[in-house]
Amino acid sequence: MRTALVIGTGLIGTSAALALTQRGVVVHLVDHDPGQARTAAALGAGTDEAPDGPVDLAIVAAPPAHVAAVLADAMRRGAARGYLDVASVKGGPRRELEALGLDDAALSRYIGTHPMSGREQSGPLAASGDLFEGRPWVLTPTRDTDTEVLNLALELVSHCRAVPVVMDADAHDQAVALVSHMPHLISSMVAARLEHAEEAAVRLSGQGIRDVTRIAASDPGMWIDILSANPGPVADLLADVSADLDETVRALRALQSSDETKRQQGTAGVEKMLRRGNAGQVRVPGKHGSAPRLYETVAVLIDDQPGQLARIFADAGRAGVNIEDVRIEHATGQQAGLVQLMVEPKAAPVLAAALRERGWAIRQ
Ligand SMILES: NC(=O)c1ccc[n+]([C@@H]2O[C@H](COP(=O)([O-])OP(=O)(O)OC[C@H]3O[C@@H](n4cnc5c(N)ncnc54)[C@H](O)[C@@H]3O)[C@@H](O)[C@H]2O)c1
Ligand SMILES: O=C(O)C(=O)C[C@]1(C(=O)O)C=C[C@@H](O)C=C1
Repeated sequence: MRTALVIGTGLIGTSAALALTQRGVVVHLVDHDPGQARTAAALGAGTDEAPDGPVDLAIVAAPPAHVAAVLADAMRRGAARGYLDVASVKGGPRRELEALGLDDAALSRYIGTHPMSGREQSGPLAASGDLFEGRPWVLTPTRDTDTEVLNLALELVSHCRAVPVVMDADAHDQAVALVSHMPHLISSMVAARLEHAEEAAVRLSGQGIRDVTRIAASDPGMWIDILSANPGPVADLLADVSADLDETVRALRALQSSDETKRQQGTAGVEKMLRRGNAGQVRVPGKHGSAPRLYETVAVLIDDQPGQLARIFADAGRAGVNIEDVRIEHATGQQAGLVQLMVEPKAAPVLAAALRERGWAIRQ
């Protein structure tokens, strides 16, 4: 691929454009708000000048409700050799495109795709060229998709260092209802409990609530589009969650009882829920979409000063330990933080001992 046209230069469009530009592809940027395309160009994602002929690949990264119309317009203009979109739902855009009356030859030049990576922030300023690295990128070719178009899509995924996953569009929508759309609503519901909560309570927020509510900060307009295109599967899953909620409320009420037998039933009910949660959580893939791995955490207390993290990483490196993942927790109102280093289980005691020897305070 030598040239690309990104239509919709927000978070996802600009991130893809940055990755392509970094790999030497000439990228043209266009947005219905020209200021967004100018910003993306200023960030080094390409040029906001129009191409002087058809490009190799047009990438539509507009909100889901606009995808089909934007694609149809680009196809009718003959803007590219191949066309794809990156919307979070796949069945709807394809059906809308078909309903817009494009012929089979035009439809064979299109492939629906979805990178399984994003952020709770929108717009080009939130973009980054490595957003998709190691993440699944779903491709939904049909029997009629032109091989050249599939190859262009695979080239894009490879330039973005993502992992291609081929799926049927409707199977994709069922899957993302489970791993993205339902969790998004649950996150919003947990965060909504904080809206009118006492400030004294909210101030105590630790890492747990931050992890559970991060995505609740996302743009509601975008998510209304996404959920409107996948309401059935998401409603079915929420109904299942609602049954679990009812059961857990009953178990907790039993725990309030003065009757010992009821309390034991309550404990069993709560424990069952927590253990089911453990069993589901270990199935979440680790980084680079690999099979899930269990890491052990070594927690280190640090002063909130520049250079502390770099020192820890250097000390871990000297001890010959590879850090697989890292999380940082800052304690409210204190000049201290807790760094959680995730490592292979057998490396955890080695790392803890090496860091202790170098004067770090290790916490359990
Ligand atoms: N945000 C995520 O985490 C995420 C992840 C994967 C895929 N997606 C999908 O990527 C697409 C873009 O999402 P985003 O997060 O980058 O949103 P965004 O709000 O950051 O960017 C969308 C851009 O599209 C532009 N736009 C709107 N209508 C347009 C039109 N008719 N023509 C041209 N441009 C138009 C907007 O001005 C904006 O700049 C959506 O389809 C979304 O479902 C989002
Ligand atoms: O990590 C986030 O902030 C996201 O919202 C990313 C996320 C997801 O649910 O995983 C959200 C929607 C997209 O369609 C794909 C990715």
